[in-house]
Amino acid sequence: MTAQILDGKATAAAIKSELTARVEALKARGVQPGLGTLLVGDDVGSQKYVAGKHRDCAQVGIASIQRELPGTAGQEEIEAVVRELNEDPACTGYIVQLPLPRGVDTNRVLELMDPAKDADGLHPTNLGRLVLNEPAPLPCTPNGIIELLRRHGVEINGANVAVVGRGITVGRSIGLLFTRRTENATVTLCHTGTRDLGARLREADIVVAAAGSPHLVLPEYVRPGAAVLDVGVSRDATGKIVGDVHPDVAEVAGWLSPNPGGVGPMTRAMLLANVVRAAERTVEASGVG
Ligand SMILES: Nc1nc2c(c(=O)[nH]1)N[C@@H](CN(C=O)c1ccc(C(=O)N[C@@H](CCC(=O)O)C(=O)O)cc1)CN2
Repeated sequence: MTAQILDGKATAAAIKSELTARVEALKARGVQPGLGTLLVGDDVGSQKYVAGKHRDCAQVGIASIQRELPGTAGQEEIEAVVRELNEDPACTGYIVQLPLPRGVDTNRVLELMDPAKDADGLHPTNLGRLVLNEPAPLPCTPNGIIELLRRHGVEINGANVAVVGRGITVGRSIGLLFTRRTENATVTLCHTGTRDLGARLREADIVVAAAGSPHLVLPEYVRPGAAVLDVGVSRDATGKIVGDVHPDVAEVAGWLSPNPGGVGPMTRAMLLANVVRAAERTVEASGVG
């Protein structure tokens, strides 16, 4: 068997063209969505991701607000920029690029954000709303994964999902999305403390590998026909991306997201979707136009 490709690049392009139309409609009602980013330090990967987010904004008509601080910036300096973005009316939503430098209290920074401007869906209030099944911006990578599966016709209803990794941006929240009544899946969250990872993964119809551990998911861990999403990003000595999924998994899986070209572009598309949705909510709440 050779897996069918879960093409994140093409799917994100389709979503971006849908969003372009929604941004046009907002502009016609006098509302200009604007995405802010705060990047701290000079990590090349983070710089690349933030640049990509602003390129996407230009494509769909969202305004860009870019803030950068050196890696030596302390908690106070970072929090001052967060307060500034909270107050800036041109910035309708924003993100703080993660990870923040060592020594910075990330949770304190995230908690200081205005939840109404949280474009990443990572503010505790918004994660709480997700738990309570209330409307909230959804975490971008988890939402992108579900959208990618949905748009490729992969059955989620009733599926056994195994997630590997318990990080802030994916593993911690993805189970909340997969277990909503609309998705109706059963989720096992695996991590470095999981005994016999292979046994857990072999039970899964859908595997989400987000551990950041190169080629952790081996072909013998995958049930034939399963959908496998490769989220982890490590780099080899030449700087090339190495995912969490061993290349031979393509011979066993029914569906496979490439890395690059899979979940990454979907993460960016879902960020834009959160910004557009937040602006639409403002219009609906105020009855503008
Ligand atoms: N505040 C946040 N920080 C981080 C998040 C996040 O969702 N919010 N996720 C990751 C990084 N990330 C988004 O910020 C991200 C990662 C990868 C991509 C992407 O499009 N990757 C390309 C490959 C790019 C390359 O060649 O390096 C792909 O997969 O095709 C976009 C966004 C951690 N931080």
